[in-house]
Parts: sequence; C-alpha cells; structure tokens
Amino acid sequence: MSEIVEGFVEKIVFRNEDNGYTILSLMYDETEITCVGYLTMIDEGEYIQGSGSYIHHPVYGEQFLMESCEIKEPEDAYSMELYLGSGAIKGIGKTLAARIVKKFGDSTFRIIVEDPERLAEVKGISRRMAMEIYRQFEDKRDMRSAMMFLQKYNITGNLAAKIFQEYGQRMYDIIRENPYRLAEDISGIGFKTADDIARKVGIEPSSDYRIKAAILYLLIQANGEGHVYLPENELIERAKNLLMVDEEAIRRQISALNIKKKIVVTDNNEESIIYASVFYYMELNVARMLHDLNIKYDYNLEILKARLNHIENETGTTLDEQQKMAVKEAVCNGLLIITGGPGTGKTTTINGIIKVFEAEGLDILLAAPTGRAAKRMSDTTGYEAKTIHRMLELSKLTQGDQSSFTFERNESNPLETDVLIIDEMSMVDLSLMHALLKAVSVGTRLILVGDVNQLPSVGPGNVLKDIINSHCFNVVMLTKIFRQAADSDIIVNAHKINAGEQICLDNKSKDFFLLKRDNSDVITAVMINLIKNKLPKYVQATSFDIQVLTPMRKGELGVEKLNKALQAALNPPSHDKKEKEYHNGIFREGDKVMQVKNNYQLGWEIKSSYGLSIQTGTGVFNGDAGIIKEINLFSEQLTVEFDDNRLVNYSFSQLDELELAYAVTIHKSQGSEYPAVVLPILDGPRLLFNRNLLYTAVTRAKSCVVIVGSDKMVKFMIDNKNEQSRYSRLCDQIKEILY
Ligand SMILES: Nc1ncnc2c1ncn2[C@@H]1O[C@H](COP(=O)(O)OP(=O)(O)OP(=O)(O)O)[C@@H](O)[C@H]1O
Repeated sequence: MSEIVEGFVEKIVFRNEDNGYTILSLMYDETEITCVGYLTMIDEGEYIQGSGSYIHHPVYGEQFLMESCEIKEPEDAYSMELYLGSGAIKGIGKTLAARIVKKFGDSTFRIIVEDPERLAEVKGISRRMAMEIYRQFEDKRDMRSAMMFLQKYNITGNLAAKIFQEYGQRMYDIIRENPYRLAEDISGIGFKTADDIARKVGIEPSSDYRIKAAILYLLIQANGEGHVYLPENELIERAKNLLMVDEEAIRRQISALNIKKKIVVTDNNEESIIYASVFYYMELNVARMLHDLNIKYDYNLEILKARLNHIENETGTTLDEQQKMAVKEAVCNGLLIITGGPGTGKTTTINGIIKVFEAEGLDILLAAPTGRAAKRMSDTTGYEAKTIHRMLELSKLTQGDQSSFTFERNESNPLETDVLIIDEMSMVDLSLMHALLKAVSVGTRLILVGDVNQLPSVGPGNVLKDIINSHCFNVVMLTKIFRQAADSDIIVNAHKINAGEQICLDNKSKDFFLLKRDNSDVITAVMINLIKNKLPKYVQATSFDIQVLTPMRKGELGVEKLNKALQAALNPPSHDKKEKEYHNGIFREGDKVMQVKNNYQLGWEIKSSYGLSIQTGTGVFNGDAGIIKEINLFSEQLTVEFDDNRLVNYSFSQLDELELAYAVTIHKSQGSEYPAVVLPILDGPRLLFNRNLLYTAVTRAKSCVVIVGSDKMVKFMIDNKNEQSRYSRLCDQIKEILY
C-alpha cells in the first residue's frame, strides 16, 4: 500500500544528473527520513509531498522509496526563506533571503511573481537584480512543472531537460497531441519511447501521427542496416509488424509523407521503393557531382612517358601496363577509380601518380576514412594523409544544449587542391561521400582507390561498388599479383577466396595455417598459446600486436567472451596494476583497448622523453587502438597511449567510448593491418559466415594468418557468396543522369 510523506528537503545527498536518481533527506514530523527515487528538479529547502513505500536497504537501513512527488508552494515565511536561501536562485544567499522574507513575510512569493520590482526595496537588490530574480523564479517554476509532467511518462534527467529546452511551454500540447514529434526533433528519443508516451497519453494505435512516425523510424532503422532505401512492400511489412495496423492505413500515411516531402517514393524499374528524403537527395547529388568532376584534361602523353621513365629510374620499380594506364588515366581525367585486391600494386601506383603530379608542381591531398587507414597511407606514401573528416574540417555546432557536427569544407569553401587521392574507398558510406564531393570543386582531380571486394562500409550504401558497376567512369582494375606478393600464401589465398576457389589448408605454408579444433574452450586455449608463446617469435612482433579477429560480438567465440579470456591470460591482475570496473568488465593498466566511436573533441598530447608536452591535438576515432598506461582512481581518469605515442585522458564517465581490443570484430578491423591475425572460426549464422567476411579478415594480416577451428566452416564460407544485400540505387542514378 502506498503511503504519503511530506516535509522540507533538508539536503540533496546524491543526484545522478543523467537519469535524475536522487537521494535526499527530508524533515518529516520533526524526524529526518531518507527518500530515494527519480526526483529531478527538487531543490533543497523545498516542501514536497510524495507517495511511495518504506523499503529496507541492506546497508543504509530504512528508506522511503518515493514513486511520485509534488512540490508544494511554501505558504509560510519560514519555508519561503528556506527555499530562497537554498541556492536555487542564483545571487540569493541565506542572508539576502532572510532580508527579503523579513520585508515581505508570507507575501514574499506573491510579490516575486506579481510585483517583482518591489524586491528592489530590499537593501542590496537593484531593479535589474529584482527582474533577474523574477525571471529565474518563473523559469524554475516552469521547468519544475515540466519535469514533474514528464516524470509521469518515465522521462527524467537530461532527456527531460532537453525536451523542455526544445519546446518550452509548447511541450504540453505536443506531448498530448503528437508525442511522435519528439522522435523527430530530439536526439535520444526514438519511436519506441515516443510510442510509449503516446500510449500513456491515450493516443489511438491507429493514429496518423503514430503510423507516420513509424514509417520514418523504419527508414532510419534500415539506414542503420546499411540500406539507402526500402522497397515499399518490405517497408509495409515491417510497419505492419511494428504497428499491428492494416495495410491501407499505412499506405495512406506513405502518401501523406510523400506529399509533405519527408519521404521520396520512386521505383527501381522493378518495384516501388521508398527513401527518407535526405538519402534520396544525397544519392542523387553524389551521382550528379561525380559526373560534374568527370572532365577530360589534355595532357601531352610524350611528356608523361618521359616523366614516368624518370620516376622508374629514380625508384627502381618499373610500373606494369595496368599501373601505367592508371597513371595516364589519372592525369587525363577529373575522376578515376583504381581498384584491386591485396598485393596488386595499388600503393605503388598511388606513389607513381603522386610523383607525376609533384613534378608538375600541383598540390596534392591524401585522405582515408579511418585514422589507421590514414596512418598507413602516410607510411606507404611518405606524405601526410588525413582522415576524410579531418580534411573536411569537421566542427561542432552548439545550439543551447544540443550539438551537431558540420564540415567547414563544403561547396562554398571547397578544398584548395589540384589532386585529391582517397584510399580505402570501400569503407566510405553514402553520407561521407556526399560530404566529400561537396567539398571538391570541378577542376580538382579526384582519385578513388580501394578494394571493391572488402566488406561494404558500416554506414549506408555500396558507394565504391556502385560507382564501378555503373561503367560510367574511368576504372582501372589492377589484377596482377606481383612477385613478392605472390610468394605470400596470405595474398594468394585471399585472391582464391575472393574468386570462390577453395584453398589448401595442409599447413605446409609459411604464413597461412589452420589448426583444426571443434570446441570453443579448446579454441580459446589454443589462441592464447599462439599469442603468448608461438606467434610473437614467428612474426617478430609483441603479443599485443597480434590480433584476434572474430565474426561476432556475442557467443562463446564472440568479442565479449574472448576479450575476457584474453585479458586474463595476457594481462592478468597484479598488485602493481590499477583497475577500474565498468559495465560488465574491468579495465586494467596494460590492457589493449579500442576507441569505439568518433570523438572529435577528445584531446591528445605527445610528450618528450622528459615528460614535456611537444604536440597536442584533438580527435580520437572509431577503431583507434591503444594501451592503458595509467588509471588514476583519485582524479578518476584513465590514460591511453595510441599510435604515435598520442596520450589521451578519459574521465571515468567517458569509459563507454572504450572497449577491450584483444579481440575485435572483422567488421571493425576494416582499414587496419596487423603482423599476424588469429581467426576463431567454428559456427555461426550462415548469412554472416560468407566469402566476403573471410576475405576481409585474411587481408588484414601482413605476415601470418592462423585459423583455429573448423576447416568445414572455412570451406563453407568460401562457397557462400551470399552477402547481406543492400538496397542502394547509386549505380542506376549515375547511369540515369546520362540519359
Ligand atoms: N610494377 C611493380 N614491379 C615490381 N614490384 C611491384 C610493382 N608494383 C608493386 N610491386 C610490389 O608488389 C607488392 C605489392 O604492392 P603494393 O603494396 O603497391 O600493393 P597494394 O595493392 O597496395 O597492396 P595492399 O592492398 O596489400 O597494401 C609490393 O611489394 C610492391 O613493391
């Protein structure tokens, strides 16, 4: 049975600002009781009435669990003084509060609201301050009632504050009439939360708003799966399952959204398809901008020949016909795509192209989609390569509490360069491609390099594949595997896997092995032995440089379980290593970790051997890997050393950006290379275990690949050509522009 308590809030003992969970002490009938609950916006000194029940906490004893709570406007002078002096109103301390209440007595609150100028009669309060007190008082009141209102719908803390900041007093109408707007306007609220609110407000399941919101939500969800659009029938099916309403109602709202231009309904020559508008225009613009860049340049081929001869003499490498063709196409065209598998000479060709343009005195920019890929490009070319985000000068826009990102380089402030070379193009998704092309003006030569057979980008689209398949632009396919590369079974096998040919797994190779095991515990133990004892000597690297790549996150051989096992074996607890618990695991000094989201604000620092700061910068990117150097339990910080000795401090509240990285998913490893790769392959979803995934994993290794598990599964993967197909129309959009 629910009980009621009421009294003054003596002290806020603890408050979690994210979710509003609060512990406070309340003076109730001259005794002090501890209340707990989601009591956002309740300040010290307030008089509250709450209902709930007494519970017994094993450590803190009896507490009142407050399920709902109401602020009572103080009615007597004493309570008003307590509230005003609590720090709730900036600029009023205890002394001033006492003076105000002495002057106005029980009418204090009425004066503040109805006649605030009179506050200036109190010594120490100017007219301006009087109005400021009034403003804060009203704001607090509005905000508090908003919080109370939202709490009914289980929205608390920062999210509630965000909603109030976005809508102000309109919030009440919006929530009562169309809470689905929240899903559109407020980051952090999705369809599910909005639908939950709608149900509580009593909105009908067949409401137009509900169906519209669900359609937009399903399209965003499809983008998250890598699709750019959904076929109309598939969208309707998904909507029917989500909403449990009839098809006619869904079709009506599709038309309504189409008229409002929130979605685009078109067809792909076979069936009707639906885009969220932004993705439709992105795809169309990417196609158009690619055509715009695709102009011809006159170039004296005799001069090119002479330049190439000179470069070949200088570097001692004679380019083969395909590579020479790539250099020629690069100088003669505004847009060129170079694609090829491992060891087919892409880097050598890029270097040739750079040298030719350099001899011309042209400006060249190099970039890649991830930090690691950019670093590799810098290492292999000898020129600075940036991430595409950094090159486009990503910057943060802050509006009130909301922040979004934008690129400083765009159509009105394009990149100032004659040549732009992008490596690892298979990882570029549609929105990044769109941002990139907007910043490239006609007259800049754009050269896109990548291996079209790698896994597609994490984000939506099949950009590189679609551009190549359109056959509208110059594409040079490098197919020859060079001699050094042909000595490597990693490269030979990668090409076989890609072609669907079975590979020889008799362990006679120098760099490609399969250790047959059929039990996940045994596989884990074998991998630990390899990483700890066998492989470091074999590939002349440290245990930490050897990477376990696995297809899945979950399961016995998924990232989560493997990381725990590998951590215990490679960096066990030790009295001289500090630890910090997080979610469901532990970070320990010496652990191998990975940043799991792009954080453009996070600062880094490089220190000299004397500990002096010699370089600073910002930005740590999804996929950057490093080692935990220090955990400071006192300042609640953890320091990670990334590539190039960049030191980054994480506050404990930022630890959700880090994960252990002894094992990572094959998807996450795209664009990275490791001296040796260990692949546990036993069993898993047939759709995921495909040729593409195995190819990507194998091509991450420089000196050695060891597969531990089932040879049958490896064979199955090579035979399994079924990629998870993506709905994308870039290829057709490119072609249609020509007609
Ligand atoms: N024309 C050439 N003559 C001789 N050797 C070459 C030639 N082109 C490339 N190579 C050699 O072949 C190997 C692979 O070349 P390169 O690194 O350029 O290929 P890649 O496609 O960039 O490979 P990956 O994708 O694996 O990095 C290198 O050892 C390189 O020196």
